[in-house]
Amino acid sequence: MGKIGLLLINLGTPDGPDPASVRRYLAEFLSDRRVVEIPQLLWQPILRGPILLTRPKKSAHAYRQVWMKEGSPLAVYTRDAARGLQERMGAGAMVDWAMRYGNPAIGARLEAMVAAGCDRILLAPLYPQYCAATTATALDAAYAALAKMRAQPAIRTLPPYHADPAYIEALRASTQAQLANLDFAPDLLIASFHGMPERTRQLGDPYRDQCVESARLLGEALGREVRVTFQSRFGPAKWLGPATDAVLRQLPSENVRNVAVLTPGFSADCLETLEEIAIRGKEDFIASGGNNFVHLSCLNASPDAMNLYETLARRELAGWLER
Ligand SMILES: C=CC1=C(C)c2cc3[nH]c(cc4nc(cc5[nH]c(cc1n2)c(C)c5CCC(=O)O)C(CCC(=O)O)=C4C)c(C)c3C=C
Ligand SMILES: [Fe+2]
Ligand SMILES: [Fe+2]
Repeated sequence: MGKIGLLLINLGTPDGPDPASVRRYLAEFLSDRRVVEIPQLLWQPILRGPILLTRPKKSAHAYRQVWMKEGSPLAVYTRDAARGLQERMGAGAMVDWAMRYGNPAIGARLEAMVAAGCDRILLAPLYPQYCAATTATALDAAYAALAKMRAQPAIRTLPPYHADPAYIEALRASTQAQLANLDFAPDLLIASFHGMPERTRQLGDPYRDQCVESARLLGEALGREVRVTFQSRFGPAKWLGPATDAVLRQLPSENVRNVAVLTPGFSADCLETLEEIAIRGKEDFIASGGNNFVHLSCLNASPDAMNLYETLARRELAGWLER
Protein backbone atom coordinates (compact mmCIF):
# COMPACT_ATOMS: atom_id res chain seq x y z
CA MET A 1 0.00 0.00 0.00
CA GLY A 2 1.33 3.43 -0.96
CA LYS A 3 1.29 6.65 1.04
CA ILE A 4 -1.46 9.24 1.52
CA GLY A 5 -0.76 12.78 0.28
CA LEU A 6 -2.48 15.99 1.36
CA LEU A 7 -1.98 19.01 -0.86
CA LEU A 8 -2.96 22.44 0.51
CA ILE A 9 -3.65 24.78 -2.41
CA ASN A 10 -3.80 28.56 -2.34
CA LEU A 11 -4.15 31.26 -4.98
CA GLY A 12 -0.59 32.24 -5.77
CA THR A 13 1.58 35.27 -5.51
CA PRO A 14 4.55 36.81 -7.33
CA ASP A 15 8.05 35.42 -6.70
CA GLY A 16 9.26 38.90 -5.75
CA PRO A 17 7.81 42.37 -5.04
CA ASP A 18 9.21 43.79 -8.30
CA PRO A 19 7.28 44.83 -11.44
CA ALA A 20 8.69 42.00 -13.63
CA SER A 21 7.67 39.27 -11.16
CA VAL A 22 4.26 40.87 -10.60
CA ARG A 23 3.76 41.12 -14.36
CA ARG A 24 4.47 37.39 -14.85
CA TYR A 25 2.07 36.53 -12.04
CA LEU A 26 -0.73 38.81 -13.22
CA ALA A 27 -0.38 37.60 -16.83
CA GLU A 28 -0.96 33.99 -15.69
CA PHE A 29 -3.69 34.83 -13.15
CA LEU A 30 -5.69 37.17 -15.37
CA SER A 31 -5.44 34.90 -18.43
CA ASP A 32 -7.39 32.23 -16.52
CA ARG A 33 -10.81 31.87 -18.18
CA ARG A 34 -12.29 30.98 -14.80
CA VAL A 35 -11.22 34.42 -13.50
CA VAL A 36 -11.97 36.76 -16.39
CA GLU A 37 -14.98 35.40 -18.22
CA ILE A 38 -14.94 37.52 -21.35
CA PRO A 39 -13.84 36.17 -24.75
CA GLN A 40 -10.02 35.95 -24.91
CA LEU A 41 -10.03 37.68 -28.31
CA LEU A 42 -11.43 40.79 -26.62
CA TRP A 43 -9.68 40.41 -23.28
CA GLN A 44 -6.06 39.60 -24.23
CA PRO A 45 -5.43 42.96 -26.00
CA ILE A 46 -6.77 44.80 -22.93
CA LEU A 47 -4.71 42.62 -20.56
CA ARG A 48 -1.49 42.82 -22.63
CA GLY A 49 -2.06 46.55 -23.24
CA PRO A 50 -3.26 48.91 -20.51
CA ILE A 51 -3.40 46.43 -17.62
CA LEU A 52 0.03 44.78 -17.84
CA LEU A 53 1.65 48.11 -18.78
CA THR A 54 0.45 49.91 -15.65
CA ARG A 55 -0.69 47.53 -12.90
CA PRO A 56 2.58 45.63 -12.21
CA LYS A 57 4.36 48.81 -11.09
CA LYS A 58 1.49 49.88 -8.85
CA SER A 59 0.97 46.40 -7.40
CA ALA A 60 4.72 45.88 -6.85
CA HIS A 61 4.74 49.02 -4.73
CA ALA A 62 1.86 47.58 -2.68
CA TYR A 63 3.58 44.17 -2.34
CA ARG A 64 6.77 45.86 -1.09
CA GLN A 65 4.83 47.28 1.86
CA VAL A 66 3.80 43.84 3.12
CA TRP A 67 6.66 41.58 1.91
CA MET A 68 8.20 39.48 4.68
CA LYS A 69 11.82 38.36 5.26
CA GLU A 70 10.89 34.89 4.02
CA GLY A 71 8.80 36.04 1.07
CA SER A 72 5.23 36.88 0.17
CA PRO A 73 2.89 36.62 3.18
CA LEU A 74 0.46 34.35 1.29
CA ALA A 75 3.27 31.89 0.52
CA VAL A 76 4.89 32.09 3.97
CA TYR A 77 1.62 31.45 5.85
CA THR A 78 0.48 28.70 3.46
CA ARG A 79 3.86 26.96 3.80
CA ASP A 80 3.71 27.28 7.60
CA ALA A 81 0.18 25.86 7.62
CA ALA A 82 1.42 22.83 5.65
CA ARG A 83 4.33 22.33 8.06
CA GLY A 84 2.04 22.64 11.08
CA LEU A 85 -0.47 20.22 9.61
CA GLN A 86 2.33 17.75 8.82
CA GLU A 87 3.16 17.72 12.53
CA ARG A 88 -0.49 17.09 13.42
CA MET A 89 -0.88 14.27 10.85
CA GLY A 90 2.41 12.56 11.71
CA ALA A 91 3.36 9.59 9.54
CA GLY A 92 -0.30 9.18 8.46
CA ALA A 93 -0.03 11.55 5.52
CA MET A 94 2.55 13.48 3.56
CA VAL A 95 1.51 17.17 3.63
CA ASP A 96 2.65 19.62 0.97
CA TRP A 97 1.43 22.96 -0.45
CA ALA A 98 1.07 24.53 -3.88
CA MET A 99 -0.19 27.63 -5.65
CA ARG A 100 -2.64 27.90 -8.56
CA TYR A 101 -0.56 30.68 -10.15
CA GLY A 102 3.22 30.97 -9.86
CA ASN A 103 5.22 28.77 -7.51
CA PRO A 104 5.25 26.10 -6.23
CA ALA A 105 3.03 24.92 -9.08
CA ILE A 106 0.26 22.38 -8.46
CA GLY A 107 1.47 20.01 -11.20
CA ALA A 108 5.05 19.97 -9.90
CA ARG A 109 3.96 19.21 -6.32
CA LEU A 110 1.55 16.48 -7.42
CA GLU A 111 4.31 14.83 -9.44
CA ALA A 112 6.63 15.04 -6.43
CA MET A 113 4.00 13.39 -4.22
CA VAL A 114 3.49 10.56 -6.67
CA ALA A 115 7.27 10.14 -7.03
CA ALA A 116 7.48 9.90 -3.22
CA GLY A 117 5.04 7.00 -3.29
CA CYS A 118 1.62 8.62 -2.73
CA ASP A 119 -1.16 6.60 -4.37
CA ARG A 120 -4.04 8.46 -2.64
CA ILE A 121 -4.13 12.27 -2.54
CA LEU A 122 -6.51 14.75 -0.91
CA LEU A 123 -6.59 18.05 -2.81
CA ALA A 124 -7.47 20.83 -0.38
CA PRO A 125 -8.08 24.25 -1.90
CA LEU A 126 -7.94 26.55 1.14
CA TYR A 127 -11.06 28.53 0.23
CA PRO A 128 -13.85 28.19 2.80
CA GLN A 129 -16.41 29.54 0.31
CA TYR A 130 -16.65 27.82 -3.08
CA CYS A 131 -16.01 30.03 -6.09
CA ALA A 132 -15.36 28.99 -9.67
CA ALA A 133 -12.58 31.62 -9.85
CA THR A 134 -10.72 30.02 -6.92
CA THR A 135 -11.81 26.47 -5.94
CA ALA A 136 -12.75 25.21 -9.40
CA THR A 137 -9.69 26.57 -11.17
CA ALA A 138 -7.35 25.07 -8.54
CA LEU A 139 -8.93 21.67 -9.11
CA ASP A 140 -8.87 22.17 -12.92
CA ALA A 141 -5.09 22.66 -12.67
CA ALA A 142 -4.71 19.51 -10.58
CA TYR A 143 -6.79 17.46 -13.02
CA ALA A 144 -4.74 18.83 -15.94
CA ALA A 145 -1.59 17.55 -14.24
CA LEU A 146 -3.22 14.17 -13.54
CA ALA A 147 -4.23 13.95 -17.19
CA LYS A 148 -0.52 13.65 -18.06
CA MET A 149 0.13 10.73 -15.70
CA ARG A 150 0.09 7.09 -16.76
CA ALA A 151 -0.32 5.78 -13.20
CA GLN A 152 -2.68 8.17 -11.46
CA PRO A 153 -3.17 8.32 -7.70
CA ALA A 154 -6.72 8.09 -6.31
CA ILE A 155 -8.07 11.58 -5.67
CA ARG A 156 -10.37 13.19 -3.13
CA THR A 157 -11.20 16.88 -2.92
CA LEU A 158 -12.02 18.97 0.13
CA PRO A 159 -15.53 20.40 -0.15
CA PRO A 160 -16.17 24.06 0.72
CA TYR A 161 -16.24 24.45 4.50
CA HIS A 162 -18.06 27.80 4.80
CA ALA A 163 -20.64 26.46 7.29
CA ASP A 164 -18.57 23.72 8.91
CA PRO A 165 -18.73 23.94 12.72
CA ALA A 166 -14.92 23.50 12.83
CA TYR A 167 -14.43 26.57 10.59
CA ILE A 168 -16.90 28.71 12.53
CA GLU A 169 -15.27 27.63 15.80
CA ALA A 170 -11.78 28.49 14.50
CA LEU A 171 -13.01 31.95 13.46
CA ARG A 172 -14.85 32.47 16.75
CA ALA A 173 -11.82 31.52 18.84
CA SER A 174 -9.42 33.58 16.73
CA THR A 175 -11.73 36.62 16.68
CA GLN A 176 -12.43 36.53 20.41
CA ALA A 177 -8.74 36.15 21.29
CA GLN A 178 -7.75 39.08 19.08
CA LEU A 179 -10.60 41.28 20.34
CA ALA A 180 -9.55 40.58 23.94
CA ASN A 181 -6.12 42.06 23.19
CA LEU A 182 -7.39 45.37 21.78
CA ASP A 183 -7.06 48.67 23.62
CA PHE A 184 -10.49 49.76 22.34
CA ALA A 185 -13.94 48.23 22.05
CA PRO A 186 -15.16 48.02 18.44
CA ASP A 187 -18.67 49.39 17.81
CA LEU A 188 -18.94 47.06 14.83
CA LEU A 189 -17.35 43.91 13.42
CA ILE A 190 -17.02 43.84 9.64
CA ALA A 191 -16.39 40.64 7.69
CA SER A 192 -14.78 41.71 4.42
CA PHE A 193 -14.77 39.03 1.70
CA HIS A 194 -13.03 39.21 -1.68
CA GLY A 195 -15.51 40.48 -4.27
CA MET A 196 -16.67 38.83 -7.49
CA PRO A 197 -18.54 40.15 -10.51
CA GLU A 198 -22.28 40.26 -9.71
CA ARG A 199 -22.86 38.33 -12.96
CA THR A 200 -21.21 35.19 -11.55
CA ARG A 201 -23.90 35.08 -8.88
CA GLN A 202 -26.65 35.26 -11.50
CA LEU A 203 -24.90 32.43 -13.36
CA GLY A 204 -25.21 30.23 -10.28
CA ASP A 205 -21.92 30.60 -8.39
CA PRO A 206 -22.75 29.93 -4.71
CA TYR A 207 -19.90 32.15 -3.49
CA ARG A 208 -21.90 35.14 -2.25
CA ASP A 209 -24.48 33.05 -0.40
CA GLN A 210 -21.74 31.06 1.28
CA CYS A 211 -19.96 34.27 2.42
CA VAL A 212 -23.20 35.59 3.89
CA GLU A 213 -23.83 32.25 5.64
CA SER A 214 -20.31 32.15 7.14
CA ALA A 215 -20.76 35.65 8.56
CA ARG A 216 -24.22 34.82 9.92
CA LEU A 217 -22.91 31.72 11.70
CA LEU A 218 -19.93 33.62 13.08
CA GLY A 219 -22.24 36.38 14.33
CA GLU A 220 -24.35 33.73 16.05
CA ALA A 221 -21.27 32.17 17.66
CA LEU A 222 -20.00 35.56 18.84
CA GLY A 223 -23.43 36.79 19.90
CA ARG A 224 -23.08 40.08 17.97
CA GLU A 225 -23.59 41.60 14.55
CA VAL A 226 -21.05 40.78 11.86
CA ARG A 227 -21.59 43.06 8.85
CA VAL A 228 -20.69 41.62 5.43
CA THR A 229 -18.81 43.68 2.82
CA PHE A 230 -16.90 42.80 -0.38
CA GLN A 231 -13.48 44.18 -1.28
CA SER A 232 -10.90 44.27 -4.11
CA ARG A 233 -13.12 45.32 -6.99
CA PHE A 234 -11.41 44.76 -10.36
CA GLY A 235 -12.55 46.23 -13.70
CA PRO A 236 -15.60 48.20 -14.76
CA ALA A 237 -18.32 45.53 -14.30
CA LYS A 238 -20.75 45.59 -11.36
CA TRP A 239 -19.29 43.64 -8.42
CA LEU A 240 -20.89 42.20 -5.32
CA GLY A 241 -21.62 44.82 -2.71
CA PRO A 242 -21.64 46.59 -0.41
CA ALA A 243 -18.03 47.60 -1.10
CA THR A 244 -15.71 47.48 1.92
CA ASP A 245 -14.01 50.80 1.11
CA ALA A 246 -17.32 52.67 0.66
CA VAL A 247 -18.70 51.26 3.92
CA LEU A 248 -15.54 52.23 5.83
CA ARG A 249 -15.81 55.81 4.52
CA GLN A 250 -19.51 55.99 5.38
CA LEU A 251 -19.50 54.54 8.91
CA PRO A 252 -18.08 57.54 10.85
CA SER A 253 -20.97 59.70 9.59
CA GLU A 254 -23.31 57.12 11.18
CA ASN A 255 -21.40 57.54 14.42
CA VAL A 256 -19.59 54.21 14.10
CA ARG A 257 -16.04 55.32 14.89
CA ASN A 258 -14.38 52.13 16.18
CA VAL A 259 -14.28 49.08 13.96
CA ALA A 260 -12.60 45.69 13.70
CA VAL A 261 -12.38 44.18 10.23
CA LEU A 262 -11.88 40.47 9.75
CA THR A 263 -11.27 38.76 6.41
CA PRO A 264 -12.58 35.23 6.95
CA GLY A 265 -12.65 34.27 3.25
CA PHE A 266 -8.85 34.42 3.12
CA SER A 267 -7.15 31.44 4.73
CA ALA A 268 -3.91 33.42 4.90
CA ASP A 269 -3.01 37.08 5.12
CA CYS A 270 -1.92 38.50 1.80
CA LEU A 271 -1.80 41.68 -0.24
CA GLU A 272 -5.59 41.97 -0.12
CA THR A 273 -5.77 41.87 3.68
CA LEU A 274 -2.48 43.44 4.77
CA GLU A 275 -2.30 46.28 2.23
CA GLU A 276 -5.86 46.84 1.04
CA ILE A 277 -7.53 46.48 4.46
CA ALA A 278 -4.92 46.92 7.22
CA ILE A 279 -3.17 49.87 5.51
CA ARG A 280 -5.53 51.52 3.00
CA GLY A 281 -8.77 50.59 4.74
CA LYS A 282 -7.48 52.07 7.97
CA GLU A 283 -6.35 55.27 6.22
CA ASP A 284 -9.78 55.66 4.58
CA PHE A 285 -11.64 55.08 7.83
CA ILE A 286 -9.53 57.48 9.90
CA ALA A 287 -9.57 60.16 7.15
CA SER A 288 -13.38 59.90 7.13
CA GLY A 289 -13.59 60.66 10.87
CA GLY A 290 -13.08 57.20 12.43
CA ASN A 291 -11.18 56.87 15.73
CA ASN A 292 -9.96 53.28 16.02
CA PHE A 293 -9.45 50.65 13.35
CA VAL A 294 -7.98 47.18 13.53
CA HIS A 295 -7.62 44.39 11.00
CA LEU A 296 -7.81 41.00 12.69
CA SER A 297 -5.32 38.46 11.32
CA CYS A 298 -6.48 35.57 9.17
CA LEU A 299 -6.25 32.04 10.57
CA ASN A 300 -2.83 31.64 8.86
CA ALA A 301 -0.87 28.83 10.57
CA SER A 302 -2.27 29.48 14.08
CA PRO A 303 -3.33 26.66 16.45
CA ASP A 304 -6.95 27.56 15.55
CA ALA A 305 -6.10 26.96 11.87
CA MET A 306 -4.38 23.67 12.70
CA ASN A 307 -7.41 22.46 14.67
CA LEU A 308 -9.57 23.31 11.66
CA TYR A 309 -7.38 21.72 9.00
CA GLU A 310 -6.72 18.59 11.05
CA THR A 311 -10.46 18.11 11.60
CA LEU A 312 -11.25 18.60 7.91
CA ALA A 313 -8.35 16.40 6.74
CA ARG A 314 -9.10 13.51 9.10
CA ARG A 315 -12.75 13.59 8.06
CA GLU A 316 -11.98 13.51 4.33
CA LEU A 317 -9.25 10.91 4.76
CA ALA A 318 -11.40 8.58 6.88
CA GLY A 319 -11.35 5.16 5.29
CA TRP A 320 -7.99 5.82 3.69
CA LEU A 321 -6.32 6.38 7.06
CA GLU A 322 -7.91 3.30 8.59
CA ARG A 323 -6.75 0.89 5.96
C1 LIG B 1 -10.38 34.47 -1.57
C2 LIG B 1 -11.00 34.52 -2.72
C3 LIG B 1 -10.65 35.26 -3.94
C4 LIG B 1 -11.54 35.50 -4.99
C5 LIG B 1 -12.97 35.06 -5.07
C6 LIG B 1 -10.82 36.25 -5.97
C7 LIG B 1 -11.35 36.69 -7.18
C8 LIG B 1 -10.73 37.58 -8.08
N1 LIG B 1 -9.55 38.26 -7.92
C9 LIG B 1 -9.29 39.05 -9.00
C10 LIG B 1 -8.19 39.90 -9.20
C11 LIG B 1 -7.05 40.00 -8.36
N2 LIG B 1 -6.91 39.40 -7.13
C12 LIG B 1 -5.64 39.62 -6.66
C13 LIG B 1 -5.08 39.14 -5.48
C14 LIG B 1 -5.65 38.16 -4.65
N3 LIG B 1 -6.91 37.60 -4.75
C15 LIG B 1 -7.07 36.65 -3.77
C16 LIG B 1 -8.22 35.86 -3.53
C17 LIG B 1 -9.38 35.87 -4.31
N4 LIG B 1 -9.54 36.44 -5.53
C18 LIG B 1 -5.87 36.61 -3.00
C19 LIG B 1 -5.62 35.66 -1.85
C20 LIG B 1 -5.00 37.56 -3.53
C21 LIG B 1 -3.64 37.96 -2.97
C22 LIG B 1 -2.46 37.45 -3.69
C23 LIG B 1 -1.17 37.86 -3.00
O1 LIG B 1 -0.14 37.74 -3.68
O2 LIG B 1 -1.08 38.28 -1.85
C24 LIG B 1 -4.92 40.42 -7.62
C25 LIG B 1 -3.44 40.75 -7.58
C26 LIG B 1 -3.02 41.89 -6.81
C27 LIG B 1 -3.33 43.19 -7.47
O3 LIG B 1 -2.71 43.54 -8.47
O4 LIG B 1 -4.25 43.85 -6.96
C28 LIG B 1 -5.82 40.67 -8.69
C29 LIG B 1 -5.53 41.43 -9.96
C30 LIG B 1 -10.37 38.85 -9.92
C31 LIG B 1 -10.45 39.53 -11.28
C32 LIG B 1 -11.26 37.95 -9.35
C33 LIG B 1 -12.52 37.38 -9.84
C34 LIG B 1 -13.09 37.53 -11.00
FE1 LIG C 1 -8.37 38.26 -6.12
FE1 LIG D 1 -6.57 44.40 -4.23
